[in-house]
Amino acid sequence: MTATRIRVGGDSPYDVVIGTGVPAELPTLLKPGVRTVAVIRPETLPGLAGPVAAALSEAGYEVVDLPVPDGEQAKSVEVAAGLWSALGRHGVTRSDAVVGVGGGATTDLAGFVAGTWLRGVQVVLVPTTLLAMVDAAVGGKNGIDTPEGKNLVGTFLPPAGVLCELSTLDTMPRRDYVAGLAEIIKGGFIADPRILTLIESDPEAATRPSGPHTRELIERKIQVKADVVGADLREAGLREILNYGHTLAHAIERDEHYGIRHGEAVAIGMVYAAELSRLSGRADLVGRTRSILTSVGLPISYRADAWPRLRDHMRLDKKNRGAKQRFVVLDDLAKPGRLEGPAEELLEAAYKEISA
Ligand SMILES: NC(=O)c1ccc[n+]([C@@H]2O[C@H](COP(=O)([O-])OP(=O)(O)OC[C@H]3O[C@@H](n4cnc5c(N)ncnc54)[C@H](O)[C@@H]3O)[C@@H](O)[C@H]2O)c1
Ligand SMILES: O=C(O)C(=O)C[C@@H](O)[C@H](O)[C@H](O)COP(=O)(O)O
Ligand SMILES: [Zn+2]
Repeated sequence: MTATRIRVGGDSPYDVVIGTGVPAELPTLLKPGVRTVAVIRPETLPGLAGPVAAALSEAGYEVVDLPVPDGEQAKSVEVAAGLWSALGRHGVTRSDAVVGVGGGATTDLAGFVAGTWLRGVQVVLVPTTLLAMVDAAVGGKNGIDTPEGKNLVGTFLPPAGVLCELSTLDTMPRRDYVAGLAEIIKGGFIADPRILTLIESDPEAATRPSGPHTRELIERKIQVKADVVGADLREAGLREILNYGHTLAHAIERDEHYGIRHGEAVAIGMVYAAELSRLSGRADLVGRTRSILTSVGLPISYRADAWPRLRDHMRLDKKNRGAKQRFVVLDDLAKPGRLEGPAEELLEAAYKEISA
């Protein structure tokens, strides 16, 4: 099947290439003058890192292999500092490149290290999970976690390109694949309701990489993200809509010490955001939200006793301005709005609706 290219606009436009056999295109994405390419990939992940390194070596680049811990534990200042040292030891200069191969945690880390090394070197991302293809690797937002919370340190660095090798999805554990569906469903609620109807038509098929609508779902969600970040890379306003469900989600991830999948936390966070929308007199999409998430096996509730801690964690959300807590809500389907400075009673009432 031929590759699809989705253009992400803005000051530094780039392509997201979706298909099979796409790692071969990697050398064509690098700007002229590159000598060394540092490949950051999870140490435990077999698969794509090999073909990526091979494609680079065959094209004549010096490849530096930089394995990192798997998953969210890699998004730490200690791991980033280890990578900065390695880039220094290998003499990676401003005309060289970083390539990140892996799930969203790895692409976030690779983007952050590329964005901070020498104040920014080019990065190409090769996402290997559904979530990273449809969300994390696209859009130039990267980051690491600190003890105070999720993604609190990071940069905006548009990649030079993103390569989505669809065959790599076949090896994904089901739980991680389904977690990626949460971000696709988010895209349906904030911008593209056709995503919702495709999933609702056959939820079981949506949980399989071989499902009849998989490619359309992936391309539609990437298009949603491309449209938004192409217009507002640095989250001056519009880009906040991509954070739908994330205010509570990030608090839950921290509460779970990152033992819950990001997509699972986003699923619960979307039910909370839907409740906030309903209880503040906006759209009532609670039933549809619960139903579509449940149909693919995503969680929709969280522990009642966690509220005081979650409330506290949400105070460090990046959308807040001073003491004013801000949420993305839905004025209507595909019409996101903002809830600014909500009463504490409203926040707690919405949580009561989703707690178990
Ligand atoms: N920067 C952004 O815009 C953005 C957007 C969404 C999410 N994120 C971040 O992305 C991260 C979540 O990403 P994720 O869900 O990909 O998690 P992840 O990176 O932790 O990967 C999940 C698991 O899947 C494994 N894996 C990866 N590819 C595989 C494959 N092809 N086959 C088998 N196993 C594979 C990984 O090794 C890992 O154990 C979070 O840190 C989240 O904050 C960032
Ligand atoms: O790209 C964005 O912007 C998003 O908000 C997408 C989210 O899915 C993603 O999880 C992002 O990393 C959250 O960003 P943050 O600024 O809230 O840390
Ligand atoms: Zn997310």
